[in-house]
Amino acid sequence: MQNAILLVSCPDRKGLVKEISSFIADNGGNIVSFDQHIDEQTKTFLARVEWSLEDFKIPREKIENEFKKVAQKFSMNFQISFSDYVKKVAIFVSKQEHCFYDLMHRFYSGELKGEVKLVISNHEKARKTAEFFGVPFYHIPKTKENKLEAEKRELELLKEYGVELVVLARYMQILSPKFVKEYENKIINIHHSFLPAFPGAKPYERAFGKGVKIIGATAHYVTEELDEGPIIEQDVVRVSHKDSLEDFIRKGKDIEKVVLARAVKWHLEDKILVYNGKTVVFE
Ligand SMILES: Nc1nc2c(c(=O)[nH]1)N[C@@H](CN(C=O)c1ccc(C(=O)N[C@@H](CCC(=O)O)C(=O)O)cc1)CN2
Repeated sequence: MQNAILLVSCPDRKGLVKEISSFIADNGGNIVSFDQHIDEQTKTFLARVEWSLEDFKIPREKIENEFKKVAQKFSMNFQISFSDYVKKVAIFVSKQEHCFYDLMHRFYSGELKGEVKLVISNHEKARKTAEFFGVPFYHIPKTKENKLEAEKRELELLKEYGVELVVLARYMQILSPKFVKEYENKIINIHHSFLPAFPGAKPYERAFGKGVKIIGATAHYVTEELDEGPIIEQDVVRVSHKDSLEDFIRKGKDIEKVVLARAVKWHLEDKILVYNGKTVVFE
């Protein structure tokens, strides 16, 4: 299947669907899906449109420039991508391997349509798992003193491998503003709480201390502000006085894995639109 995918946001007005549909139909494309949403608060039009490239008259490499003529008329922000393109992915992990291992299996089984080009960790622990799946592993230790130097090496590797998506699978190091800027809305983190509750370190311990009745996990794009980035996916599980802290962590890990996998899948399939610090997921 060779489809083109358009993600678009702009000030809402009449006729936008017609303009987008006409651009596709007038050039011989057949629309296979057209999902839209209007944010009434900000009067923003948001859409994801997918169409078949069979019989489409405009060559792939010229579609973006051709659509610019429509976009400029309506102040559209847009992205064009292709359903048969396999994005290159890097996974960062620290000591907790459950999300990392789960993701590697989902990529290996073909459930996630991406290619894991490398694994980076500030600990050696995940090396065996990376090598089991035949993926290059780079141990880049981090301390307060060497953080910038270590990130320089990380960024070199990401460029060398042509990485387009970075997944922080319980990676416990805060990324610098420089790093985040280079991969804006292309770094997904799994935070082990139902944000905005319990941002930062040790959320399970803090939730346990508060006697909460639900715990959760949040997958979000990474921004400079810790755990404040646009939320992509969340889920929760009930807990009670009968649960120990170890039960919280055990139950939480299952939620983390599923939430992160959903977010990575939707990103790889170009189903996430970011605007005003939020997301719309055209699932
Ligand atoms: N710029 C950002 N970097 C990271 C984010 C983010 O949202 N913006 N999310 C974190 C993940 N995280 C919670 O999910 C988290 C990771 C690390 C820390 C932290 O305090 N780290 C210390 C070092 C801790 C250690 O050495 O064990 C630090 O980096 O100084 C808090 C929350 C990933 N990065």
